[in-house]
Amino acid sequence: MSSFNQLGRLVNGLSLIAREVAKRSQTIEHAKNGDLETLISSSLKNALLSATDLTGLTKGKVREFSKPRPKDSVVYFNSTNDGGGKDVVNYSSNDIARASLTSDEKVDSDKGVSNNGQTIPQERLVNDGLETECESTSDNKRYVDGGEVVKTAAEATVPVKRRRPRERKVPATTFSRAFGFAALGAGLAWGTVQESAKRLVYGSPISNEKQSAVSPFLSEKNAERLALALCRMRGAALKLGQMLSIQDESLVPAPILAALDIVRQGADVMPRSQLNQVLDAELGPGWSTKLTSFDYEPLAAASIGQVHRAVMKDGMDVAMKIQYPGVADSIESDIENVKLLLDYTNLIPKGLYLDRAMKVAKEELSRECDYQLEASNQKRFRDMLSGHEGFYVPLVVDDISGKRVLTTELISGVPIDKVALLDQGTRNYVGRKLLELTLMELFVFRFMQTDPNWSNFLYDETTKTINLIDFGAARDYPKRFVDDYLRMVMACANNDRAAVIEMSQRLGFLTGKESEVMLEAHVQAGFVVGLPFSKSGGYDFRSTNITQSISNLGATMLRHRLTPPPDEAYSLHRKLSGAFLACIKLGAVVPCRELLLDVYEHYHFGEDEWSLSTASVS
Ligand SMILES: Nc1ncnc2c1ncn2[C@@H]1O[C@H](COP(=O)(O)OP(=O)(O)OP(=O)(O)O)[C@@H](O)[C@H]1O
Repeated sequence: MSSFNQLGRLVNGLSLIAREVAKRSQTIEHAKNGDLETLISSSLKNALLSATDLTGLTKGKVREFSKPRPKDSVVYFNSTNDGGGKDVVNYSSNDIARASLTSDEKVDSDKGVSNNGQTIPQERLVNDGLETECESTSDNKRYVDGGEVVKTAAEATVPVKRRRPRERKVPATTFSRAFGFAALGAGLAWGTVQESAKRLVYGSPISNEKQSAVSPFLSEKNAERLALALCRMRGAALKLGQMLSIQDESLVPAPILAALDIVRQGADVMPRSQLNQVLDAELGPGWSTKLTSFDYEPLAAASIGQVHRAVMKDGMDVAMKIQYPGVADSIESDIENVKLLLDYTNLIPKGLYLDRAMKVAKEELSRECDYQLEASNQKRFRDMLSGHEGFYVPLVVDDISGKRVLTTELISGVPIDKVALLDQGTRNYVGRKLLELTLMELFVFRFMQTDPNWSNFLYDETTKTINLIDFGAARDYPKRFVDDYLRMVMACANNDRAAVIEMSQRLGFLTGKESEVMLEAHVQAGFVVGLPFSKSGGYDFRSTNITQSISNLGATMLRHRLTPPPDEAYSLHRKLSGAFLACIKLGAVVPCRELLLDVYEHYHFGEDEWSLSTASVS
């Protein structure tokens, strides 16, 4: 790619900033009735803050920022205080002990398991930026607690880039968010120019046909810039990043995947003042009267909200998910800004029908920001799975929940990627359960949790149960769609070309006017996905190359596709590929065909929309 092109990109990136500044000027013009002075000063302040933040941030460097861990992370509420009680603070002996440690000791002492076995990534708040660590066996043992640890030598010494999240305010206005994206765009453009210059002097890296080696945009530094900016911005963009992060290297370039893995580990953390504002606004200033204690140090900082541990008056341990301010109102503009960034990178092939995908993503994200909807989805799942051994859905605490705060029973367990360190029998069991659940959600409940993030499945070794969380992205599928989809899956499993084509047309994947090249690629992709279901006796996900084959066929399909996939397919295929990737990650051997046949034999085709199939998955 010529230097002129790179320069063009830099100009484009800078023009993103200019566009936002221009947009803001119009807003100022229109703010005739408002307090103009405040608007201007706060906008300037925001712009200045964003600019300074993002200048450091888009450099992607590890900064020596040291913030002592707050001594009063757990706040205890006095039971006699009914008027809010947030001022009544006690410290536990544990806090006092931790407060006397040095900052480094705190990091080590915090790596561990909470009372109920939940891993608490409490190394946050101590340092900023990225650092490379080697995962040691002893470190991983904390995840397995009683289970057999099985690791290859390579796994034991793989250097893992970890990020220590910072406490940083979420950019909550549309402008500050748009400015953040614009600055990121400029940072990426600058990174691309630097990489191009480096390649001119030192030559390009060995290609191996990898996109990362071909495009100077996909440099490691740029990927890191992207990850750090996403962690700072949070919200819709981070969610999109997390969705991509569970993809396979053959689908997403390696440096981007590595950066997104950093994103998957968690976002920055809201400062206490911002957190209290959300809690007061959502639950009323007396929210603390329902609790015995609240831990201000989050269990997790996710894309849309952060999760805190609290104890209720009746003694129940709960997880309170508290939404970042502004993210719900910024979905539309966040997605538009991501699209602008993607457009200017020219990395997205035409056949991806980006506009359609973005439209679906906007709808999904708006649903995910509605915690009342998530609460009702969670209760539905709890009911549906109550008789099914091996799964548990935590209780929803309505009393301390609202549109932007969701309180649920605290559960324990280790995420799927950590289960991959356990013995083969456990991995097979968890892989089987995950696939069983996926088939049951689609073909029995016709109601599916479509976010296959590995941390949404927490395996509890002591009870052999998969604890399920995060039901924001759950959706119903129409009976007619599910009928035809099951026929298509069977056709794929049975290598039935004609039926694959017929069902694909009925479902809207094909128009009927496709070229032979496209038809062949489509059918072959179907057969690849159907492979685990094609033979009885257990499919070994350790030796599969499903993702590589799909990736090769996908390139052809993107070139020759005549129609975008039906709306249902986006979330469904994300979930299905998530289930496969989880089995691959686990290296599980799963009797996929038997599980599918069991569903198929119990399935009732052509029933009315609302009646649930009586199929049972054993
Ligand atoms: N009930 C719970 N018990 C224990 N931990 C929980 C619970 N709910 C959430 N968590 C922790 O908080 C993290 C984020 O929660 P959740 O996935 O519900 O949030 P989210 O905003 O939807 O996140 P994501 O961006 O991953 O989709 C989980 O991965 C888990 O570590």
